[in-house]
Amino acid sequence: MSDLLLEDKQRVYRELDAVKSDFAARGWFPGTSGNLSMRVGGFEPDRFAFAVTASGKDKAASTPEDFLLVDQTGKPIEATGLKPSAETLIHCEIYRQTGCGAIFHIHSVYNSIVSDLFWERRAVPVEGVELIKAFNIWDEEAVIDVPIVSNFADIPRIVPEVKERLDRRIPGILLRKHGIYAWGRDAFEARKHLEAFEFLFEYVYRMALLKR
Ligand SMILES: CSC[C@@H](O)[C@@H](O)C(=O)COP(=O)(O)O
Ligand SMILES: [Zn+2]
Repeated sequence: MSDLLLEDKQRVYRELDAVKSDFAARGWFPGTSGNLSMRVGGFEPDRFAFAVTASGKDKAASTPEDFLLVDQTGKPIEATGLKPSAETLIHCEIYRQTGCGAIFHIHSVYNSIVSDLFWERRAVPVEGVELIKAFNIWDEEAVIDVPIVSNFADIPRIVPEVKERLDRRIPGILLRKHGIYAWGRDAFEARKHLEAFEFLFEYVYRMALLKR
């Protein structure tokens, strides 16, 4: 491993560890769910690598075995006994499609409910709520649709749907009755987007109840 990659790996692991502790404190990783990743530098544009959470870990704990480096196909690029997140292939596809720098996945009650409530239209509509601006969409009374894809147990089957449904304007995609993937150019932006999505999903859920 080059010195440059090693330095970047250490920086990225530190950043991911801080995000992980913060999200765990918010209750965003129930039952070991969720996964995080961040791109590491030093690769050509057509090849890339990223750090991803190891599968099945207690994400509230901080240990030396929380992350590993994988390539653009999701395979480890260093000798390790750790298994990358079971959902690594979804991260690979999102990096390929968007060129983003960080991807965060969490399960919450609100994102799970709205992903099922609006399953028939395959997207959650959000209308005119101020926090849409967190996605760099500045139109007054903007209306957005957050795409929802199937939650197949076989992760490779989800990947083509992510490819087809991903909307470059919207930095997130829902898996039905499962959770959200949110991304950004770096950890700061991915976290900002995720917080905005979770706010908007709670808003949509509560508004749907009020309107019943
Ligand atoms: C423990 S239930 C959640 C998992 O099935 C999965 O959806 C998830 O988010 C975490 O998987 P992981 O392999 O630890 O990254
Ligand atoms: Zn998940």
